[in-house]
This record gives sequence, structure tokens and C-alpha cells, in this order.
Amino acid sequence: MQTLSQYLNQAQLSPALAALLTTLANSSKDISQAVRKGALAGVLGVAGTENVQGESQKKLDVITNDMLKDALAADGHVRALASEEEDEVVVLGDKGEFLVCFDPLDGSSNIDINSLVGTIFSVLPAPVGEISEQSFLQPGRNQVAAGYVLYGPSTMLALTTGKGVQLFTLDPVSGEYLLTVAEVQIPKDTAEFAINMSNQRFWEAAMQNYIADLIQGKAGPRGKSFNMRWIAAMVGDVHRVLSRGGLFTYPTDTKDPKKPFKLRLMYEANPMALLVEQAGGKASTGYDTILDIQPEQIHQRVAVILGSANEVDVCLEYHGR
Ligand SMILES: O=P(O)(O)OC[C@H]1O[C@](O)(COP(=O)(O)O)[C@@H](O)[C@@H]1O
Ligand SMILES: [Mg+2]
Ligand SMILES: [Mg+2]
Repeated sequence: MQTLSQYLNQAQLSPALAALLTTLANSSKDISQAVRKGALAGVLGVAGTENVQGESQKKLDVITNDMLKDALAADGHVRALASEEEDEVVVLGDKGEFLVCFDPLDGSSNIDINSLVGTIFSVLPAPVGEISEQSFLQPGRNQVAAGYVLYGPSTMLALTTGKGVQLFTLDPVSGEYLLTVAEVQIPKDTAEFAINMSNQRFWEAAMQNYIADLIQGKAGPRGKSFNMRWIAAMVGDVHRVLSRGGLFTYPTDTKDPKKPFKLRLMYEANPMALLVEQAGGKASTGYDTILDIQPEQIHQRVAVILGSANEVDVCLEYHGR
């Protein structure tokens, strides 16, 4: 089986990008160890702090953020990083071609129940000149690489450098990522959806109508039965979509009028949208293609509808698209 380093060598990437992706992969191996030790390493529970978005930070949010930050600072190819757990962008130096955005631990609410969590990352080109938050405000289309690492029963890395999506599995014996699924393709059609149904009353009419028609099954306008799954970690839900298709959405809601969207554009929506498009799927807000959004600030949030292309199209029809 091909190792990650063999794959990166033959993928015709710049040596700098190959080195950066190796750094991210190596860091994820250390994170995987920390996550796996769990209570034995005293890493569970809350840190007693809040991030810039007012969310309570778990110990592992802080630990994994620091691990990635240290690894990227030592890498030498990254000018600056932006993280869900950092108030502002962190400038690492005046050398390096890349900016990295990451969600160090996605699915934080799953930590204490020993359920799926992951790391999501996005690599952007660094513009010349001084780096500021403005430098990061590039549409997702500019990403030169994106991926996630899923810390599940096995640790898996999903990676795109804009030429398809590859899935690697971490071999616990050799400590190597091995290519286990090449050229992932999301089936165009699906009979599975993922949404937090408890927010139903807060959705827009378009989403209310779409889901109402799905759950009528064979007797309804869709004429087929749909199954539902919700992992409460986008990384787990998107992994299922990449593995067997499906529609995943975290739509606009009015639950908290100050926070109409949940998922973050730079750390969650953009990298996942690139993976999904590269695997033949679609990713939209309901009105706009995620990868074409011009970000206005690094911690910005968006509505997300992604997955099997034909099913996303059906959902968009309900949105008048
Ligand atoms: O609490 P809910 O509504 O189930 O939300 C789950 C969503 O929140 C998130 O966990 C947010 O990510 P973080 O854990 O990184 O804050 C998504 O991964 C997931 O899809
Ligand atoms: Mg997250
Ligand atoms: Mg997180």
C-alpha cells in the first residue's frame, strides 16, 4: 500500500507544500495519541476558558490547538495561522508561502462521551507583504490543499490538493498513513440525510419544506424512504458522506438571532467544501456556492448544505435556486 510520503512525492506538489502536509499529518499522529489516551492522560473535561466566540473550551481544544501551532511554527513554510481557538491570526514569521486555517478539534461535545472527533485544516497561499487578518480573507476556491483527520476506531486522513480526494488510514504498528481509498467519489444520489432535527422550528421555510417532504418517505413527493444520521461532529458526518454519500446540512436558524449560522467558513465549511467538490459532490449555503464566498472576517459563520450532487440540487430547488 502506498504511504502518504510516497503519495506526496508522486503528486507533483511543490516541495514546500509536500513538507507542510507532512507536518500536518505528523502533528495529527500526536493528536491521535492524546485523544486515544483520554481520561488516562487527564485530557478530558473543560479548560475553564472561552474562545473568541464565547464557547467554553475543552482541555483538548486547547491542547490540540497548541500542538498544531507549535508544529506549524517549526515547519518554516507557514507565514501565519488562523484557528477557531485563537482570537486573532497568529503570524509565525516573514518566511513561508502558506497560510493555514484549522479547527484543531471538531466535535468538542463528543470528547467526554468517547465519540468521534477530528481536526480540519485548510491551506491558502500567503500574499506578499505584511500579513494581517485581511491576508486570510480569500475565497475557498484559493485553497491549495484541505483535509481532515478523523480520530475514530481507526485514525483516517482525508486529503485534497485540488486533484481528487484520497483517504489514508494510520497504521498503528508502523505509524504510517497508508492510502486505503484512492480517488474518492461521492455517489450522486442518496437516501440518507444529516441535520440536527431539534432545531426544526427555527429553520427557514425552504429547509422546513425540504425535510418535511423527505420524511414522508415513499408516500411523499420524493417517493422513497430516507434514513437519518447525526454524529454532532461535522468531521464524522462529512466522512460518512465521502464514504457512502448523503446530504449533510447545518442550515440557517433563528434559535439565537445573534448567531444565524453555526459552522465556520474558514475552518469548517471551506475545507469540507473543497473535499466534497473534489469528490464529485456539491457544497452550498442554499443560495451561494461555499467556495465562492468572499470572507469578511476569519471567524465568520455560514449555512452549509453539502453532499451527493443530485440531492443537494433538490434541496437548492426548495431554496428557489
Ligand atoms: O450541537 P449540534 O447542533 O449537534 O452541532 C454539531 C456541530 O457543531 C460542531 O461540533 C462545531 O464544531 P466544534 O466542536 O469545533 O465547535 C460541528 O462539528 C457539528 O456539525
Ligand atoms: Mg468544528
Ligand atoms: Mg473545534
